[in-house]
Amino acid sequence: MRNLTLLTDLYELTMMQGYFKTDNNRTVIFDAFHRKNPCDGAYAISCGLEQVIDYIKNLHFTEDDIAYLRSLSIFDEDFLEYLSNFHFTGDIYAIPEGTVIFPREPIVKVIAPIMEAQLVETAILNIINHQSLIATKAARVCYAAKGDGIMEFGLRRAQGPDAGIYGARAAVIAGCVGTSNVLTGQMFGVPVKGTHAHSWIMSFPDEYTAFKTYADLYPDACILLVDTYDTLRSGVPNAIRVFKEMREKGIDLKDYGIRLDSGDLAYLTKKARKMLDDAGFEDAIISASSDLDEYLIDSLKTQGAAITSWGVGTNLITSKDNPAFGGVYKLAAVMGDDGTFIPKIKLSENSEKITNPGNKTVYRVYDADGMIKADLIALADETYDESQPLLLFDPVETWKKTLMEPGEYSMREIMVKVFDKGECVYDSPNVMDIQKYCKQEQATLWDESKRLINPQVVHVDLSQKLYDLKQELLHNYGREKL
Ligand SMILES: Nc1ncnc2c1ncn2[C@@H]1O[C@H](COP(=O)(O)OP(=O)(O)OP(=O)(O)O)[C@@H](O)[C@H]1O
Ligand SMILES: O=P(O)(O)OC[C@H]1O[C@H](OP(=O)(O)OP(=O)(O)O)[C@H](O)[C@@H]1O
Ligand SMILES: O=C(O)c1cccnc1
Repeated sequence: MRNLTLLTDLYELTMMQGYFKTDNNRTVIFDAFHRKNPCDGAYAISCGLEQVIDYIKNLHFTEDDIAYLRSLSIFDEDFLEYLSNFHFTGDIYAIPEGTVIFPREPIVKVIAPIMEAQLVETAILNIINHQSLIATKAARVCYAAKGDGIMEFGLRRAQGPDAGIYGARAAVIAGCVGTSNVLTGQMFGVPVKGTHAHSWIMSFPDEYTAFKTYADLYPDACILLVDTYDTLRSGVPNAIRVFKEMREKGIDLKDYGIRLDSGDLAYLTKKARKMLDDAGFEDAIISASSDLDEYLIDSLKTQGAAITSWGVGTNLITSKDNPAFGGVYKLAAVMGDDGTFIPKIKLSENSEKITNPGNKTVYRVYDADGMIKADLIALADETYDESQPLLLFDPVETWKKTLMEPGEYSMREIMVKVFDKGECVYDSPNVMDIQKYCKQEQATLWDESKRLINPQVVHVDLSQKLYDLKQELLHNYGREKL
């Protein structure tokens, strides 16, 4: 396990020293949440919790870390001494990986002495922001492919090794059938898949010999790249010749077909499909790659492209059109002298940016068909009884109300406890199990909320108690010290 303890912004450490020097190590609550879904979508996919857990478990300052901090001439010896014995002692709650999430709901909630809670801000955001971004992008790409397999091919264009490794993990969680990234395969037990490059074809004297040699070596996974010279006049005919020879040799062709990586993918794949079908290879896979994203896949589907498998690299692994998730980490409460939490609020000219105060949790509200109706951010000590009516109201346009009668709805608290007094109390599922869960999660979203452009927003409401608390703090602002 890597030691990422110094993976923090300097200001976390200078604030930490400030809390230490002023003897102010009160227990606080911080929420990590996002304000806007990537790509103007109506949802996001939470991802990265396993890496947050590993980070917290392994949080300690080594002698080298202390020596480096000493060399900065910012930190006093008494504080460095404290750091050398540091470990995390707090509680953490989180929304499990693969869950559909919406803006403003806490994805991770840290309850800890402020020196600890402040230190972990940067790494938690770094991990959750990256993986949730790529998982959300991958969910959109998979949605556009309408059940066809998406292979994640982005490692070579990811922003460095970590983005490649954990981006591929997130992509598989959100629905990709596999990745070309072998290290991700080894680390997380996810399927690794691939075809071959143009260099393979170009290294042989002719295309046919290249295909035949590949087919002899890999008869059970034989996808031939047909666009190196002339897709319809040489690539596809040569591939058909090789498939015929394989069949004549008695090879049972299963995972076989062609890949196109350039040209008009709709036109060429339709032509190639006809050529393959006419030659008796109706089950041959037609795979396509070439700067694809969810919008191009959607367009190619509309054009009737005969593509059954998609390789998606750059635009997915970098989330190129929306390169940041924008998750933030905000203080929600500070423990008072009497041992109870004092809710805190961050004001803003922009009402969207006013934070939700207090110790909170998140409930998902489903309709009678098990589809998501809305989410409800509530105070952590609130309880709900499904045998009672449930009144949901918009926290801004409060006159917009929905009363749900018993039987018309069900509820599920989506935050779980991950650390209890510094001890991890949560077992991260393996990635393929998270993928299954994520698929079920996406199935609870209406198509109207999954569509790529102008999707229907899913409401995130506040409980009456949380709404009242927020109003009280807002009204007190200016009248007394908050
Ligand atoms: N039918 C289509 N409709 C919309 N976009 C398409 C269609 N066919 C291909 N594209 C996309 O158009 C872009 C074409 O890229 P580009 O201009 O680089 O050419 P190319 O065909 O990939 O050629 P080369 O790799 O030889 O440079 C790619 O993003 C590809 O996915
Ligand atoms: O287009 P992307 O979505 O990023 O998908 C990955 C791309 O990477 C490869 O091309 P590259 O030119 O790197 O290698 P090649 O010579 O094997 O085609 C592959 O052929 C895809 O085009
Ligand atoms: O296996 C492939 O076809 C592949 C792998 C990485 C990038 N592009 C394609």
